[in-house]
Amino acid sequence: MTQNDSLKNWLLEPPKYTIFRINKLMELDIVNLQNYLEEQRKELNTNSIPKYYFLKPDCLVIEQWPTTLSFEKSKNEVIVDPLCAAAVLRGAHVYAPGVLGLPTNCDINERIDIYGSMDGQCKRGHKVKYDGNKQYVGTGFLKMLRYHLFDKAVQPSGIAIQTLLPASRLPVLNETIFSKGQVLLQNLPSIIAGWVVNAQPYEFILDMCAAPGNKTTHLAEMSNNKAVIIAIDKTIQKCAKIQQTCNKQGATCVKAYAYDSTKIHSGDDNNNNIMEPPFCSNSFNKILLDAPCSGLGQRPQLNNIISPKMLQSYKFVQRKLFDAAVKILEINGKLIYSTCTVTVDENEGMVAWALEKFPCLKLIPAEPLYGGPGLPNVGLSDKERLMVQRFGPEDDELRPVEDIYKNTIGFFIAAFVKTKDHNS
Ligand SMILES: C[S@@+](CC[C@H](N)C(=O)[O-])C[C@H]1O[C@@H](n2cnc3c(N)ncnc32)[C@H](O)[C@@H]1O
Repeated sequence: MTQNDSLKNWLLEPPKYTIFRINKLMELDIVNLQNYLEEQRKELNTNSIPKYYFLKPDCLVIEQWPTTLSFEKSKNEVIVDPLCAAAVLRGAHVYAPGVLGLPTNCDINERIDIYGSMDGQCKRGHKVKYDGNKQYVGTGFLKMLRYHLFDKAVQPSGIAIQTLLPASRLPVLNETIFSKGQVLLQNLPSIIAGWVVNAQPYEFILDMCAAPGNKTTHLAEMSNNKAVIIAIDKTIQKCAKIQQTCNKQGATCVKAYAYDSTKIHSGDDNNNNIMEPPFCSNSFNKILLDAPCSGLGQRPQLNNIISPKMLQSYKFVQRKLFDAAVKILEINGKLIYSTCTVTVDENEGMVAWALEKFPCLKLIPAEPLYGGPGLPNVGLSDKERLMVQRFGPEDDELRPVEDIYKNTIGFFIAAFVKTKDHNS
């Protein structure tokens, strides 16, 4: 198998663990999880609940149901779109807009097998058994019939199938089992990006591409709401989403602005307004650039429809954002760059480009280092490869990776320090 094939296969599978980021600003009702899993255990008629544990105080890991669990094939099948199929594999219910096909002879509450349409050929409203390319993703209980889903007069919403057991055997979990704001379903490398920033009280931190605010709130929480965090995204709607996430999680030290971060450096260094964009040179102690990217690290990836032209385009906006970040980062300040993709251009390629373009930047270890090293032979020395974190299927003897950090989404993190003024 080539490296490319092994990456493709890895991307088709969901992560093996479900992760909740715990909001340390609130008390956690962990007993809710125990009770919820107990209820599920009874319904699944099995002996034990999945193992769960804290990887760190702000990171709760839940494992899969035992391999012995299985169900007989159900009488009927529902066909869902690839995005919905991917969500089911990660432990979600089926929401009405994701349903493409359902037979006419179904009854409410019957158990029904869930299939993802993999060929894009299944049309909404499909009535009979689908014979195209489909993948089994789980089984559940039917909560809506055809007329709820496909009648012209309805805008379908709500749970159409209550998932009982995904094919991945991940537990069906969502944030609603806890009180509002206590937890957030978040991919492990995204949480690690927050740990790398390591926000401390009284630091002045910029989150350049912040919506929906999942990392912003993490930074606020880890500083105990004592850092000053400026969160930017490009539209008012995205900015409102950041504010909403902050309100939900009690993050009170965040100021969100709608702004184009490629233009966030003010040409006027006498501008004394430090709280609003654009910012003058050398303003921030730390900057998180969680860049817009091709998103090819999402797992499982059941429909990849990104065009080669689109794929090529990301590095240009990433470079512009990076350039602005370097200017407004203070000397000795730390810049953390992250993406949720697997392409070299957007990851190791960006690091190599930045080190060449900005003599004021020094690569530093993106600690804590849990992911693998950067890929070899793409512009980074072994020493540099060891300083970054790549989350992917690769095995590299430079740094072995524990299963939990391997069986997650594709992601990349690099950290830099600005050692001198960017003009010098
Ligand atoms: C990977 S997402 C950020 C996710 C976010 N950091 C989180 O953890 O919740 C990238 C974000 O960059 C934003 N973005 C893209 N171009 C931008 C620009 N020029 N200025 C500011 N934000 C931008 C997108 O709107 C998108 O919300």
